[in-house]
Amino acid sequence: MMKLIEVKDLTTVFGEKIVHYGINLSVNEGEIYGIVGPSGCGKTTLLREIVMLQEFHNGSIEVLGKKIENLSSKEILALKRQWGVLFQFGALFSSLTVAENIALPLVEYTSLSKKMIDDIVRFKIRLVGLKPEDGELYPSQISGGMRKKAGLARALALDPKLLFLDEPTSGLDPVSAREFDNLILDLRKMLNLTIVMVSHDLRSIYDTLDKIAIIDNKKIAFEGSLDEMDSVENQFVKTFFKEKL
Ligand SMILES: Nc1ncnc2c1ncn2[C@@H]1O[C@H](COP(=O)(O)OP(=O)(O)OP(=O)(O)O)[C@@H](O)[C@H]1O
Repeated sequence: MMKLIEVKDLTTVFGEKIVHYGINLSVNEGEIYGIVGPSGCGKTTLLREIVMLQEFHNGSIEVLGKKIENLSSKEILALKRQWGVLFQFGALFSSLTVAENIALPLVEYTSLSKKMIDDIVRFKIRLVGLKPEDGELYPSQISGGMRKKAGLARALALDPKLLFLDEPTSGLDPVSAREFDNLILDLRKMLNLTIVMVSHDLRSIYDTLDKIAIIDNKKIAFEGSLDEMDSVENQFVKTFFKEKL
């Protein structure tokens, strides 16, 4: 199995506070890989470090065969084109329509013609289950579930190999949340994606993840399949997964 992400001995410090101390994990091609743990354990920070939005203090992170610590700006750009990110708060630009938001990475990272970009945007809108006319609406005019789909369409704009999702179902009603889970599963199959997701949505964790990493007390308390987790002696795991769904 090919490793697409490998984090080794990662340490993260903010001022006096040590957030991660010797984190190791690896994500294989085709997996939906979840990062789970108590509030404040550093899940979002880890995701931000992997996508080069946050510096770390020690250790190394390899993504798609490249060590991200020592890349030229040209290599950074080439690497960033190969992943898409959906942040927790959607992060759509409110002054742009849904279609314009989805077009942004294409405008920024490619020299495709406007006609070509419009075609790709239309395709991505359909891919995530939005209607063609939704593209004309502004983020304030659509529901939370639609905003997540629009954010997802933007993350998929450049046909990434890797998709990063930060709590994709948070803030969604249960029906929209399950719809989003199914969308993720369908897209993984259709597009051969590898997906890394931060989540604390138990249903979503059970329904979508192949592998899970639990961060607790600055370290990886567990990495493996959900079945293997049953034998783990960890207080967070015991309380969080108390409800077997
Ligand atoms: N830029 C920063 N400067 C200082 N401290 C930070 C910064 N970013 C994160 N932290 C701290 O690092 C810790 C981990 O934060 P992070 O948001 O990664 O946690 P999390 O596991 O994603 O939490 P939650 O589940 O509540 O979203 C927190 O204590 C947070 O206050």
